Amino acid sequence: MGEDLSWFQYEKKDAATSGGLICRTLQTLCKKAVLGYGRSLNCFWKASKTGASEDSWNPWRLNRSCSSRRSVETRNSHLQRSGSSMKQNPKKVFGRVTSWSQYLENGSGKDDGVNISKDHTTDLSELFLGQKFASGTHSRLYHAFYKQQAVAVKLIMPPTEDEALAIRLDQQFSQEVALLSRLRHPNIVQFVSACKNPPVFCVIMEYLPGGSLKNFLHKSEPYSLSIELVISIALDTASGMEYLHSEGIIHRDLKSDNLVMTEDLRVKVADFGVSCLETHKEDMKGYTGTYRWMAPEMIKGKLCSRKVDVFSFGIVLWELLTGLTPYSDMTPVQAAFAVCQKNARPAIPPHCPRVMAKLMKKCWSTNPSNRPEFSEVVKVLEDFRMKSK
Ligand SMILES: Nc1ncnc2c1ncn2[C@@H]1O[C@H](COP(=O)(O)OP(=O)(O)OP(=O)(O)O)[C@@H](O)[C@H]1O
Repeated sequence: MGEDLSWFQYEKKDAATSGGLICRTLQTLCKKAVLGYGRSLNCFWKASKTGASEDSWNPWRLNRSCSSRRSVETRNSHLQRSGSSMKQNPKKVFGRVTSWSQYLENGSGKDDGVNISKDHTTDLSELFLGQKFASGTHSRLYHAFYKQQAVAVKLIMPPTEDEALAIRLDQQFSQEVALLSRLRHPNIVQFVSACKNPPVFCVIMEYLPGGSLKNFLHKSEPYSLSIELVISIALDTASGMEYLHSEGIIHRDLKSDNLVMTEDLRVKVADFGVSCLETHKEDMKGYTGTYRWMAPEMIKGKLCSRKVDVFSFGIVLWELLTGLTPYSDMTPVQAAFAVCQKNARPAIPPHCPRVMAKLMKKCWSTNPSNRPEFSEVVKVLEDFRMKSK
C-alpha cells in the first residue's frame, strides 16, 4: 500500500489517465463554480433554473460520482435525492480518479473511534468534493459542498512508512475533532462534521473564502494595513482566543497561517491539530507549534500554560503592523535559538502607536505570568479603537 498511498502519486497517476483529465476538468469547473459564480449553492440552483451550461457547476460527489455528461437538471435531482445510487460504474467514468477518495467510500463515513456527537457524523452521500485549495504538512484542503453548504474539507493521510508519525497524526486528528466539535464562536472556524476511514481522516468545516491572514499579508505591501484594520483583525483574533481559553483550551500554534478570513476581512481561528485542554497539558508534551511564533518555554519543551498563545498573539500583532515574516533573516531554528538564548524579539516598527508597542512587548514577555490574559488584550484593543475614532 505504501507507494500507492502517496498523495502526489495519486495526483500524478490521475493526471496520466483520461479519467484524470475528466477529473481535472471537473475540478477546474468546480472551482469556477465555487469562485466565479458565488460561494454558495445559490449559483447551482440559479444555473439549473436558467438552464445554464454545464460549465456552471460540475460537482463531484465522493461515493456517488456523477458523469460529466449528465444534464444539470439530472444532477439537481441527484442532489436533492441524497443517497440515490448511480447507474454507471464510477470507475468506468473516471478510471482511477476516485482512487484517493475511495477511502472515504469504503467505510460508512461514521466516526471510527473519534469522539464526536451523533449530530456530527458524516453522511458521505451529501458530500461533493471540489478542487484542492490549500495544503498543510500532512493534509490537503478541498472546496466542497456538504448538505448544501459551502465547506472546506481537510483530508489527512498519515504516512504508512512512519509509524510514529502516523500515530501522532491520528492523535492530532482526534484532538482537533474533539475540541472543534464543541466550540461555537464567531471568531472560531465552525466545525461541521468528521469521519475517520483509515487511511484517510476527514474534517468538514465552514469554508472561509478570504484565505489565510498570512496570504493576505503577503499580498499587501509592508506597513500598508490601516490601523483600523489592524485593530479589527487583532480584536477578532483576541476574541476567538479569549473564548478558547474560557473553554479551557490552549491552541499552541497561533500564527497568521492559522487565521482564516471571510470576504469582508473578519478573522477566525483555525487548525486545532496541536491544541490541548489545559487539564491535559502533560499528554501533549512534545507536540510543537511553529518556531517563529513560539514562546520560549515551549521551545525549551517545558510544561506550557495558556500564556503560550498570548506570546504567539504578540508576534501576530507584529505581523499585522509590519506585514513581514518574523525573523525573516533567520531559519526557524535560528529564530528559536535567538528567542530562547538571546531574548530576541522582532523590532518594534517605526511609527508604531505606543499602545500597540506596549501591548506587543507585554504579550511576548519572557515570564509567562507577565503576559496579559486575552480578556485584557481585548479591553486594551477596544479602548484603543474608541480613542482612535
Ligand atoms: N475552514 C477553512 N476555510 C478556508 N481555508 C482554510 C480553512 N481551514 C484551513 N484553511 C487554509 O488551509 C491551510 C492549512 O490548513 P490547516 O492549518 O488546518 O492544515 P494543517 O495540516 O494543520 O497545516 P499545518 O501542518 O501547516 O499546521 C491554512 O493555512 C488556511 O490557509
